[in-house]
This record gives sequence, structure tokens and C-alpha cells, in this order.
Amino acid sequence: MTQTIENNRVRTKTIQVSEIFGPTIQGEGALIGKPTVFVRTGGCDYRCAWCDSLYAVLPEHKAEWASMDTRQVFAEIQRLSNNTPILVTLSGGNPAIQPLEELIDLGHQHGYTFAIETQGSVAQPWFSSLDYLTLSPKPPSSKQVTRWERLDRSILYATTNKYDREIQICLKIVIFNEEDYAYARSVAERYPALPMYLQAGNHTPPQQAQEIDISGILDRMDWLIQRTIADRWYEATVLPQLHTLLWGNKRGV
Ligand SMILES: C[S@@+](CC[C@H](N)C(=O)[O-])C[C@H]1O[C@@H](n2cnc3c(N)ncnc32)[C@H](O)[C@@H]1O
Ligand SMILES: Nc1nc2[nH]cc(C(=O)O)c2c(=O)[nH]1
Ligand code: SF4
Ligand SMILES: [Mg+2]
Repeated sequence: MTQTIENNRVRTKTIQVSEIFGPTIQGEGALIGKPTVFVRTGGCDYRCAWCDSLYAVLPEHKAEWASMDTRQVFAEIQRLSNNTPILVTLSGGNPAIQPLEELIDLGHQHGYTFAIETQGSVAQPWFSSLDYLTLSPKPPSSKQVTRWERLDRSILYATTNKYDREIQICLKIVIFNEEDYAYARSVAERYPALPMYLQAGNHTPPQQAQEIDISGILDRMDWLIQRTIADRWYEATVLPQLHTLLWGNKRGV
């Protein structure tokens, strides 16, 4: 591990990185359409039945991940963005299991802003240094169990603001069926102040690359809109994964 001194601080944290790519657009949720660079970390404490990023989750892909220190990750972000400050989206895997606080600090010093995508299963005090936190607890179709106290703590940490920085928090739930929809409603009841994004699920197995089931996604999207409107759930925002519609399950977009 290399040690580099900058602004009198040692930047030695080692981050497991699956891929760094962009600029592209954020294809999901509250920041849909925003230009961003993605840092996809390697490793996850969940195994969602329909995960579209298993190459950043399963240990058998570990050999494809790079151990990078904070400065190396930031140098790649600067290279991709031509040194022009941009929104950086931290995803994974679960980025909350990586030591990302240094990277966020370093990026902020250079004018970059930071969003994270995480399932809310690991709460980190450094969530408070983010600009955007998307919490994506997993519905029954994922076959994962929600630890509600951890989700509560994620929100608590994010809003315990030691940096005097405004953080925007939202919820994003992937929905495949009626049970998932009911789960989303219960999450919204628990956190009524947080904006809720309902995301139509993509059933296509990742290994099928481009050949995604677009009509299946659009059918679920149509059903989800009808379902939400019939319920008069007017606070919710219903969206597809725009990048999936545009580029399928291709990596690095
Ligand atoms: C790959 S995950 C990585 C970040 C973090 N582990 C999480 O789940 O929030 C990024 C986003 O993609 C969503 N996602 C994963 N597989 C999906 C699928 N098959 N269809 C729709 N959304 C999916 C997740 O729910 C999450 O909101
Ligand atoms: N364009 C684009 N938007 C995204 N939004 C969330 C993504 C993710 O995999 O976390 C993602 C992704 O991989 N690509
Ligand atoms: S939590 Fe996110 S990265 Fe982990 S398995 Fe589920 S969708 Fe994939
Ligand atoms: Mg994705």
C-alpha cells in the first residue's frame, strides 16, 4: 500500500474497486439524467436474487477487482472528468463497507460532489459527509431480510451533520410484484418525510448482456404506474432504469 501526504493528511485507505467509469448519466432515481462518474466498489453483504451487478458482488470475481488507495481512485475520477468537478456516484456491491470518507473529503476539496447507492444494511458515520444518499432497502422478491434498525441508523448518521453540509436523502425500491409494492408502502409509512422512488425491476439475467427483456420492463413499469395511481400514492415517483432501456445490461455505462 502506498502512502501519500497531501494537505498534511495521510491518504492510505485501500478501496476494493470493481470499475470506475463515465461520465455517463445517472440512470435511476432522484438524480436521473445527471452527468456523473461511477465508482463501483467490490463486495456486498447481500445476495439479491435479481442483482444486476453480480460481478461486483460475488467473491469469485474478486480477482477482477483492484485494490486502490484513495488518491488512485481520485486520480481516475479526475482523468475521466478532465479535472472538471462533477457528481461522483459511489455504488457497488455495497459501497458502505468500503472506507470512502477520505475520498469524499479529497473530492470535496476539489469541488466534486458525492452520491451513494446503498441498501442501508451497513450504517457509516461518514454518510453525513455525502451530498446525496440513496437508500435502497430490498423487497421480498430479492430474498433478503431488512434490518430496520440499520436502516434507521443510516438515516440518523446521515443527518447528524458534523460538516454543515446539506445532504439529500431518498428511498428507492425495486419492484417486481404486488408483495414488493406492499413492502414499498410500508417503508414509506416508516419514513414519511423521505422522497420515495419506485423502480421497475429488470428480470433479465445479467449474463445475457444486451438481450434484455425490454417489453417485460415496460409492462412492469406500466403495471407499477397503474398500481400507484389507483392507490392515489401521489407522493411517489415511478421510474425505469433509463440506462438499462438505452444500453441493456452492458457494463461501464
Ligand atoms: C447494483 S445496486 C448497488 C448498490 C447497493 N448494493 C444497492 O443495492 O443499493 C444499485 C441499484 O441497482 C438496483 N438493482 C439491482 N438489480 C436490479 C434489477 N435487476 N432491476 C432493477 N434494479 C436493480 C438496486 O436495487 C440498487 O438500487
Ligand atoms: N447509468 C447508470 N446509472 C446507474 N444508476 C445506478 C447504477 C448502479 O449500478 O448503481 C447505475 C449504472 O450502472 N449506470
Ligand atoms: S445489495 Fe445491491 S449490489 Fe448487493 S446483491 Fe443486492 S442489488 Fe446487488
Ligand atoms: Mg446498476
